[in-house]
Amino acid sequence: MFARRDVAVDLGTTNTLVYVRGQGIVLREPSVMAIQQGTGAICAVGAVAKQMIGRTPRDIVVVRPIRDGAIADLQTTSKMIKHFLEKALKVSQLKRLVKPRVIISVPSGITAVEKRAVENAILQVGAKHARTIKEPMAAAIGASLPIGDATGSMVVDIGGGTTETAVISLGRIVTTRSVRSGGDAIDARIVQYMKKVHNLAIGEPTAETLKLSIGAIEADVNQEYLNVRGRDLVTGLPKTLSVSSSEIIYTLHEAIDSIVELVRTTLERIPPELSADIIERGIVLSGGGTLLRNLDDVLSAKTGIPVSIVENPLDCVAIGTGKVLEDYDSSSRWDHKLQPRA
Ligand SMILES: Nc1ncnc2c1ncn2[C@@H]1O[C@H](COP(=O)(O)OP(=O)(O)OP(=O)(O)O)[C@@H](O)[C@H]1O
Repeated sequence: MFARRDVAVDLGTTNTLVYVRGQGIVLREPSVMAIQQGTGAICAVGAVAKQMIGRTPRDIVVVRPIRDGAIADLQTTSKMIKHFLEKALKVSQLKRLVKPRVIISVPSGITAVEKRAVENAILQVGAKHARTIKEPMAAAIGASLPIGDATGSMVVDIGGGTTETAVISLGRIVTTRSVRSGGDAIDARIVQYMKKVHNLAIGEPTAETLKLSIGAIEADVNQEYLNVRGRDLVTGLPKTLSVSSSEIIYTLHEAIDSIVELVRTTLERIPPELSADIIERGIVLSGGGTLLRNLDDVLSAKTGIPVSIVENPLDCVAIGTGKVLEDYDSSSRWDHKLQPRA
């Protein structure tokens, strides 16, 4: 039996994942492209393009076509989607016989115009149908939460460009909130801190390395250090500096405050019975940003609600979108009524 060439896409600000029906996730790549200025020719896409950030000659620009959860550059986004879909179909060894049906996850705060732009981008690259699912709903399905039950489930998805919350009951999103800020904003804060306090210019990839290696929301017992290289803003020369985890923690306290505030405003907007369900069942975190050390404990302490992290935070939205894809024919209105597969 041959699997239909249907495809689910988690088009993230930082990472794009492609799930092929019957096969699972077949591609994970950074949402980055390197483009030749003037001609517009594509020099590199995905992981190779990400490695070029801050290292290109003048005639090549490295771009992230999706910024803060919104499509900043539709033309480049279409090219990137085309590249990833073709690569995914090659990896999954499916022949280009039938046009695929595509489900794509989008931020819940997306406007109708942006949603149409995403669907058009998918259709432009040769899809037969393009449909969208909201990211928090996909995350809830990916986490196997009982979204069809008459009980409240709460998801917080912290991605690269957006942080989104949703309370779901009876297969529908009861309320959702989002801010266009996530892991990338944390990297930008680290860049600013290094400039202000150490007079050291570092690039976003170095800031991300600091965050991934020694970043945390609250201090652990053991202080950690990492040597970083940058440009001394006083002498103009390259310089290596040892940075401590407490410095990174200092730069991040506002990030946790904004997540706590988002959770609070979400909970304020739901009926008391659902609040009671969430206090009992807890909040589920997904997205790469939730991997920041101690974030779950601090969020739990600040809200008084149990918090847990899904098994695969970086894959959860793609897994959920993929589950909907596997049920494609029976789930024509997944934004509203969805029964997750067991
Ligand atoms: N171990 C980690 N600790 C802290 N942050 C991490 C870790 N691993 C990944 N991240 C961060 O997670 C973010 C990417 O997460 P994810 O892939 O879920 O985002 P996305 O889906 O592309 O973004 P969005 O949902 O905003 O469109 C990046 O900012 C990355 O730096």
